Amino acid sequence: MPSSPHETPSMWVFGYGSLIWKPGFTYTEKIIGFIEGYARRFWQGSISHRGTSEYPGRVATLVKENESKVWGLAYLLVGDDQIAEAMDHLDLRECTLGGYTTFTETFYQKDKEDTVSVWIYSATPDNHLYTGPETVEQVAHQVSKARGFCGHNAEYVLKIANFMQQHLPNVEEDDLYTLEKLILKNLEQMGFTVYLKDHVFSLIENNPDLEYGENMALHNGSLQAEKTSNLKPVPPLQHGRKVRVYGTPECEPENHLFDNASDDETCLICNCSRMQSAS
Ligand SMILES: N[C@@H](CCC(=O)N[C@@H](CS)C(=O)NCC(=O)O)C(=O)O
Repeated sequence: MPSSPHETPSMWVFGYGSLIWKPGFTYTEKIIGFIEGYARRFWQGSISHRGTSEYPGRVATLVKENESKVWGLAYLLVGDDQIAEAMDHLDLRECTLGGYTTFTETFYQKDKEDTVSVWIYSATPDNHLYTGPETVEQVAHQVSKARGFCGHNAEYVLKIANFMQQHLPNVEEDDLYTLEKLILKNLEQMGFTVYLKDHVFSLIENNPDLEYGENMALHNGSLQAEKTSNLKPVPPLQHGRKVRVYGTPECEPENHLFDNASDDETCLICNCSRMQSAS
C-alpha cells in the first residue's frame, strides 16, 4: 500500500539466517517472532559468502511446510533513506550474490497479538544454487569443510543455533540442532575446536605442534588478535561449551564491495572496514 504523500514510509524485513546477526543496514527497531507455513532448511548453496564454486557452502532458505514456523527477527525500516539503504544492500547481498528472491508474509511477534507484513528473501528451487532436499548429515558434511570470503560455513549455522538457544530456548527446531551437533562433531573429528561467544567465532586446529601465540578471531568481519598463550587442552566438545579456536579468514581484498559513490568505508557484504581489509 503506497504511503500517502505526508505519511512517512516504513516497512519490515524478516531475518532468519545471517540477517539475524549481521543485518548490514541501519534500522529503527527489531522484534523477535515467526512466520507460519515454512521450515528453515540449509538447502541453498553458497559460492560466495560461505563457500566457493569448487566447494559450495550451505546457507538458510525457507521451504513450504504447513505445520511449521520459522523464528527470527523483523527489522523496521522508517523513511525513504533507511528503506533505500537496506534495499540496495539486500538486493546486492541476497539477490545478486545469493540467488534469493523476495516475497511478503505475515510475521507474528513473540508473546504479542501484533502482526506485521514482512519482506522476505528466500531461495526458490529454480535458482541455480538451490541444492534441493539434503539430509542433515549431507548438509553437515558440506558445512564442516566449506568457507568463503565471509568466513567458515560452520560460523553461519552455529550463530543461528546460538540465537535460538539464547532467545528462544523453548522452541524446538530438530533439524537445526541436529545439524549443529553434527557440525561440532565433524569439526572435532577433523581436529578443530570451536569458539563462539558474543558473536566472536573462530576455529583452532588441535595440533600440539602449533604455537598458540596469536588466535585470530573473526568478529563481524574484522579481525581481533587474542593471545592464546594460556590455552589449555580442551575437553571433547559438548554442545554449548565455549572453547578457543582459530579465526576464519578475513575477506579477500578483491572480494570486498565498497560503494565508491559514498564515503562509507564499510564492505557492503561483510561489514569489515576498508582500512582493515587493506591492512
Ligand atoms: N535471507 C536469509 C538468509 C540471508 C543470508 O544468509 N544470506 C547470505 C547470502 S547467500 C549472507 O548474507 N551471508 C553473509 C554471511 O554468510 O556472513 C535471512 O533472512 O537471513
